[in-house]
Amino acid sequence: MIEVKETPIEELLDRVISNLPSNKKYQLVSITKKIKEVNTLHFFEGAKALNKDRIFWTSTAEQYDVVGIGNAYEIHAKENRFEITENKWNELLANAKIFNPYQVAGTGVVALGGMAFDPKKEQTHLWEKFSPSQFTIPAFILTKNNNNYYFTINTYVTKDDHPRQLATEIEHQESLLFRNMEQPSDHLTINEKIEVKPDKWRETVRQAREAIRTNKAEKIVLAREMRLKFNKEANIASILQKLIDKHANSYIFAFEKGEDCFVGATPERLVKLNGEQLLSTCLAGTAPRGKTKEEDLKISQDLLKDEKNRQEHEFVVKMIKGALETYSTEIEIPNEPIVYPLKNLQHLYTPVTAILKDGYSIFDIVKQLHPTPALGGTPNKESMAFIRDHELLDRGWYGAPVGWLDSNQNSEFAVAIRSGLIQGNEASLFAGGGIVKDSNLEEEYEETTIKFKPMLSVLGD
Ligand SMILES: C=C(O[C@H]1C=CC=C(C(=O)O)[C@@H]1O)C(=O)O
Ligand SMILES: [Mg+2]
Repeated sequence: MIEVKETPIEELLDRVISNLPSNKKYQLVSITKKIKEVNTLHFFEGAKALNKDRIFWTSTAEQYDVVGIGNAYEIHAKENRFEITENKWNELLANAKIFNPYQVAGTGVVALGGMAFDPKKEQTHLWEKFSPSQFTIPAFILTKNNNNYYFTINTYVTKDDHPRQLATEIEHQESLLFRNMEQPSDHLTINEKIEVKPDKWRETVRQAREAIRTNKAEKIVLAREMRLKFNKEANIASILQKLIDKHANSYIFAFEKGEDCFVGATPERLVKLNGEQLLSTCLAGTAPRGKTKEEDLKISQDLLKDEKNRQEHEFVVKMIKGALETYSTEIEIPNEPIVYPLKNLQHLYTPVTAILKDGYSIFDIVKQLHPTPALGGTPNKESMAFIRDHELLDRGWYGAPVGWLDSNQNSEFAVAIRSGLIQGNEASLFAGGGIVKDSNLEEEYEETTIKFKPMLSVLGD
């Protein structure tokens, strides 16, 4: 293996500060070093000592975790959120001094964030800490990639900064971050569990089905909310640990904003970019898991043949294919879905691969893909208008893209389902289902009940 020589942080800061052009007030500096193995969740928990917002991301199918602490920079946007975020991101990269001898995905200047499902829907008090689109470039990033560990420091410097002083300050924060690395034991129990207006939800499903039967739309996804109260304040690291232990093939994430934290374990990849290699996923159509192997197999075979679920799925495949055609080549999509088994349920699944065309970015793809008919419906305009006018809840970041991107064109976004907003000793969970012309009200209700389980089962249920 090639040995990489790391330059001391003080020397790098000195280099940047003394070369800062006179017309430049400040400069983003990003320094990455390799570190020994650490438990990323213990680090996440220990980072509480800094009293800064934390972000956690892992893909349980791979050896890949990113933990972000605090913020060196934040990109907020509302109108034209994709264009504005992309412009600010490019501007940031063009002006950053990046010292990263490793160039491994998820190290260096990395932005992690998410957005509201529908920025046109009025934001309620529930999601007040979460903006319509927010990407954070954390001050400190711990990256685990293929069993290698990296630590990145992102900081702004000015001409007046003293390299030694700044380095000492950073080293002090670093020592605080790595000091208290223990996993708390947590005995959370649910004291109160309220399904928010289940009968009104059924009625909205009936109205959506009616709209579909009278050709106003073909598919409309409707979600509902469950409100919980716990015996004490929930510990996010402990929730994440349980989600990781239970959910293979999922993205486990947490975005903390003060007292509130959006947490989830979603199986749904929106898009992964590895250079120009693009991966996406069509995931829609649902059945429960069986209690025995035989029952499970029977359910999955029935799911594959079930016309209603196949229709739900087909809308997603068609849309993703169409959306990718402008931006990529060599699109490959199997003709038939397979069954994707999860802990609590199984889905119809079709993988998509393609090559991103030159001149396009992750922002073009996410903008084009969100919302897929797995979360919005078909056609997009009509289904979104129906959801905006009839759905009883503020989805906030539920059902929307969450993920990360780095300065080397690596990035991954998932669709934030199987998720909840934790607020101290309370929480709101969200679950939805695709309504089509043959939907049955009770079956859709049952389907959403199972979709609450991944979160409920780690919160004390
Ligand atoms: C909207 C959700 O799931 C979507 C993803 C997979 C299967 C779905 C379904 O079969 O209805 C939904 O479209 C949710 O989990 O809240
Ligand atoms: Mg469904």
